[in-house]
Amino acid sequence: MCLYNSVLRLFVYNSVLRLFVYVVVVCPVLLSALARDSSVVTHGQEHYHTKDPPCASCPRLGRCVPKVQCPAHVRSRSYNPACHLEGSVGICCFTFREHAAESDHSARASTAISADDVKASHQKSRQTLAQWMSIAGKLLEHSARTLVNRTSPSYGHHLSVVTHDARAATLGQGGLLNLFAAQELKARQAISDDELALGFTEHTDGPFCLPPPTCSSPSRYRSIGGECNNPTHSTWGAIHTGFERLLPPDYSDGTWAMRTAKSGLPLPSARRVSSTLLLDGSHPSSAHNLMFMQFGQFIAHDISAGVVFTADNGSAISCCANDGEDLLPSELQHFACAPIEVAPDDLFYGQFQRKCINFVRTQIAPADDCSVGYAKQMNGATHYPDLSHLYGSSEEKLSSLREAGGLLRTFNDFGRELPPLTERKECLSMKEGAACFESGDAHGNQIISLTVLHTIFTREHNRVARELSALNPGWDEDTVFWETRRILQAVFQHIIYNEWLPLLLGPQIIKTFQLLPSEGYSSSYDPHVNPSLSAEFSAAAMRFGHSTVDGRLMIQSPKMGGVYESISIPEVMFQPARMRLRHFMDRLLIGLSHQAMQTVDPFVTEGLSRYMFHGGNPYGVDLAAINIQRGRDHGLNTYNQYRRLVGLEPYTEFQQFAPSAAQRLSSVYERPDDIDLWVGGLLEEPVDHGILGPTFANIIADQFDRLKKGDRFFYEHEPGVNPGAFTTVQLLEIKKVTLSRLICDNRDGVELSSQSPAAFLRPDVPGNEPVPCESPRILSMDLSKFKEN
Ligand code: HEM
Ligand SMILES: [Ca+2]
Repeated sequence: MCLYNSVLRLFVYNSVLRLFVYVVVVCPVLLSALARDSSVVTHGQEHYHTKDPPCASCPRLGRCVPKVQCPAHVRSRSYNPACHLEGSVGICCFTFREHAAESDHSARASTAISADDVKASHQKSRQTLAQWMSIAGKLLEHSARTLVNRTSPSYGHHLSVVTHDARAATLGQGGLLNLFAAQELKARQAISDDELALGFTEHTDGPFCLPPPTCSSPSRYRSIGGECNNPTHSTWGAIHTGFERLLPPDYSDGTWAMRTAKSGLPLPSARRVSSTLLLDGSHPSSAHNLMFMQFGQFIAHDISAGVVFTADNGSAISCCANDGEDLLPSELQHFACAPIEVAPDDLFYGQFQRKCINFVRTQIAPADDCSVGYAKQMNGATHYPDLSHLYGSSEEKLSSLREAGGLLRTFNDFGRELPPLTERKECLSMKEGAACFESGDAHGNQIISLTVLHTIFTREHNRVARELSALNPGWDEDTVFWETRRILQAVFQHIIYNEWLPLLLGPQIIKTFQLLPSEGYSSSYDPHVNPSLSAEFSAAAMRFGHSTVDGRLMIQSPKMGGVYESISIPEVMFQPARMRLRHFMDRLLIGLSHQAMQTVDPFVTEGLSRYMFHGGNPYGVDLAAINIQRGRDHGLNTYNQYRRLVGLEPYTEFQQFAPSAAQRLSSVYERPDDIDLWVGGLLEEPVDHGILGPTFANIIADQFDRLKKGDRFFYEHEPGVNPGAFTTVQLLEIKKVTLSRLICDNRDGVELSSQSPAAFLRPDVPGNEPVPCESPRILSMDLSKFKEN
């Protein structure tokens, strides 16, 4: 009894002391938080367990942020009390978007690397690059075996990703040089694994250093390549810079080698994962239409385009023998090869005796401060949503797309404005009548429904430019062009933040990350925020869209009384010749509005996972396998690590997944800790009133938050910070625009005369019945507000 009393007293004493420390030290402003018991907070289907009730505000220097924005919290010794955040629970963060605290940084500075080690690493790095390049150059002597044949399905893949140009190639070699230097420093034990992983190498200059761009006086217009957006970090978000990371990478050598299973054994082949887990199956969304999917790809192409290694002459590297009959022998494989192995008993490819799917790794971007470190992959697009895929990301490309009068060049097809025709080299079909179209990014022909959006935006540019020109007769053609571009970029951003993201992420996440447009100007610009895409966003989360694609496009004709044509999607990949048929574009637009999007789940149409880019072949390439392999190529961490990052419990047993997935997962992966991010993300149930599960939703919300806060030219940012700010009156006009207005104003008008007000919802959603294009329910912007006084 006595013992019992003293234990009880000790317990009470400890609890009081803990509460005292907590209230006074950890969580100084507790206010109403204690009144509510929030020790378990429900979020969608999941539970966050926090030991203590959330603070109403954070201790000194701490900021309350969503967990995904404070990677330090997943480190074991990290101290991050929970806090209230816009109706949800965040954490007090002291490192903010950094993996390591200030104290860690200063500890690192005291163990500087010796000049001898640095010198030796530079020397070794140059030797290694010369060797690699020489071997790669020799492969061209066997070009019949080492380059991809134009008739192979892999050629369509090459057309989708390649952005070969001289600048990217030079920078890519610079990226390799600095990577080799990091590898050498690691081998000499001049830097530890931890230092590498946490990015403590920033004061270690590598052998390659690119002079920073010169940013002249503040321009009213965004630069073409995205440079100089942030005057202090002039390359942030620019073309050919690296994808950043939310978590340290998982490379098996800590620098670039693709990850292995936790046991040290090889991971299951990406094709095996795809063919076991990502089956075909139709699950139409009850509300969203295919336009939602299509606009998602249009956004993705603006901001994300991994630059894949090419042969010295710019051709596509082949890592497979005889178009996939086998792997190429290792002596003929380029250093960037990571072919996907296909088992002989593969249910699909086995029929055609295919044992290999071509896969070439993404180039490495040198860091902007010349530092060495683990590999970061190169983005061939400007990271900002700035319509770089419409206007191009270089001066040369832009001038090839421009026309007199501030217009974009078009092809006048019997009175219909289409994007300019290209040489047929961008087409998979070489048939008579084949036509492919120019775009700013060279893959606007990837699927015909994407070409339609390129056409709408090209026409909108010319529509606005003509009107601005008439309103402002004193403007020269350059002013007309740049002003029009500025307006279109704003309109595009508005549609993303006002219409697309809220449906994707659901109301709670939109609120937590404050992603909705403001009433007037936004004062959210933060010069410390790096807007660059995260590898996790680009190589996994944003690829959720591949699950939303339907294997067929339904071409609808009201005049012909319903579905007029049903097209299997591989037939219209890099084959957009139907765009030249007078009725086609209107009918496809009606189809995209009426046809259901597929839900986000572990189902992917065979049009992408078996027949993509098949051309004349009975088989194509598997996009699901490619996504998984790309995640490993980019060093993405495992799914469980990102669950931790966003505040969810990791899975310890396969049985914790839904029964349908558990068995399949355990038949391919050794343990839950091996699951690839893209696969795990697709298996999650969507958040409330959203389309995605919580892991992808958080990664995407973080990205669009940074694309807003870290973009000085964001359309809503106020004149104090934004050199291209609109007047309040103009901003009001821009905020009237919806995708439905763009469709109505730029349709052919042959068959499309009415449109649902909410362009991403099906017309059978109550309140979204089509209205005539002239209806005031589809607001227009009044361009007279852009007349200069
Ligand atoms: C409509 C049919 C589509 C096709 C045929 C297609 C095809 C492809 C291909 C071939 C790649 C390159 C894969 C690689 O090598 O890593 C890719 C990448 C990607 N796709 Fe799709 N895709 C489609 C739709 C979508 C949609 C709807 C979205 C998003 C909502 C999307 C988002 C992405 C993203 C973010 C990437 C990575 C881009 C990069 O950084 O390289 N795609 N897609
Ligand atoms: Ca861009």
